[in-house]
Amino acid sequence: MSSLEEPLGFDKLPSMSTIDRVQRFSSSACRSRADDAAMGNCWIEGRSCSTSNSCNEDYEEYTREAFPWKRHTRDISRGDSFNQRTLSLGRNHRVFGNICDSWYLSDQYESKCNDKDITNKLADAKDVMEVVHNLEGARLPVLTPNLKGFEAAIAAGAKDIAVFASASESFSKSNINCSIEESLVRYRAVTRAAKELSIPVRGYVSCAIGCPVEGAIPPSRVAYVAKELYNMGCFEISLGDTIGVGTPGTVVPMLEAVIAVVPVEKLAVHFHDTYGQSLSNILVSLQMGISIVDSSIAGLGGCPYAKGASGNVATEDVVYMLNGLGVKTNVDLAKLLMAGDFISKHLGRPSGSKTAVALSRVTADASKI
Ligand SMILES: CC(C)(COP(=O)([O-])OP(=O)([O-])OC[C@H]1O[C@@H](n2cnc3c(N)ncnc32)[C@H](O)[C@@H]1OP(=O)([O-])[O-])[C@@H](O)C(=O)NCCC(=O)NCCSC(=O)C[C@@](C)(O)CC(=O)[O-]
Repeated sequence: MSSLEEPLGFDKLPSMSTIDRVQRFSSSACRSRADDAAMGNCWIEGRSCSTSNSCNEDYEEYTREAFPWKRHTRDISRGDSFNQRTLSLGRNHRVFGNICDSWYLSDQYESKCNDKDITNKLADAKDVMEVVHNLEGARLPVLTPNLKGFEAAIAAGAKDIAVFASASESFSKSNINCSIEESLVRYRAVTRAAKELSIPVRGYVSCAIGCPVEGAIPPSRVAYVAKELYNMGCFEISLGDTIGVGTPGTVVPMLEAVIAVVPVEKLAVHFHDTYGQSLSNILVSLQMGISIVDSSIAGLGGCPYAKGASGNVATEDVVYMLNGLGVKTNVDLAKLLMAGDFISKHLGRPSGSKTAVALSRVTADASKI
């Protein structure tokens, strides 16, 4: 097995030398809800209300909306008292989170996939494009490693493209068989060609925290690659913790370095959940002003060149957390659960979403009442 295929050893995990930075950061980020209310500054779904009383009513109404299944479970995600420590996402934090699902399903698509053959046939990217390319309202960036892949994607009907460089030389070599610099040369050709066709290009930086071979990746290198992708014309840069080793202690310095060179509103975070750290990493990213989160339904995904790394953080878990924070996503969690259940059944594997597993139990228990 190549070293890229061995599960990560503890000796390779990125160091946690930034704990003080996180303490400084988080001390200003969390205020008790009482403080918030006292300051007449109570955020529920971006609405500020004048006094803690009206917040109470709003809060009750909000939780009924956001947690329809609440009647079966005591709401523990936000606590039911105002001295509950709340996370302040900052006064002007965009209370609208954008979710970029790395595995796309919707009810229209689901109806097409009821036919077993189509589901089985989704192995080839061209076939996937055939089924999904005209899904209304969906943006479906197609990963292309070079100009040849770009041309094939356009020929298959792609309207959004994604290029993926790495902050690790080793991963760049194993994943796209070239150095970081060579990949940037390739992607400048792709972004030029895309610009001529007015095709938007999303950029990914893989191994933004750690690499199976090189261990911790310097934030300055992540910032360099992100800046190069942004300067060549990528409309958004997704920072990928490809092997899922990141913690808030390593995510904060990486984001600080990247935000210094790329506008924060152009950045997305992309966490694989190998060590179960994704939601805390997303939380600290939100606090730093990030509002675009990559995830995948039922926690699907993973990268063939990062063996041992699990799929992305489950979309259902991200939406559940954002609902609990009062961050609007306009994602229908009930439909999301259906989509996750559908694809998990088709793939014959349990969902990687804790929210989906928990709610399926709650719903099952409720149906017995
Ligand atoms: C980039 C290559 C092709 C270089 O592979 P290579 O072997 O260096 O390519 P080559 O230029 O030497 O060509 C070899 C053959 O491949 C053909 N070829 C050349 N390019 C293409 C193409 N685009 N599509 C189809 N065929 C292609 C080319 O035409 C030639 O065919 P031949 O002449 O021998 O018949 C290969 O390394 C590759 O496909 N890499 C991509 C692997 C991959 O899909 N990785 C997972 C992506 S997801 C990810 O990276 C993580 C991310 C983005 O999700 C975020 C995160 O979590 O970090």
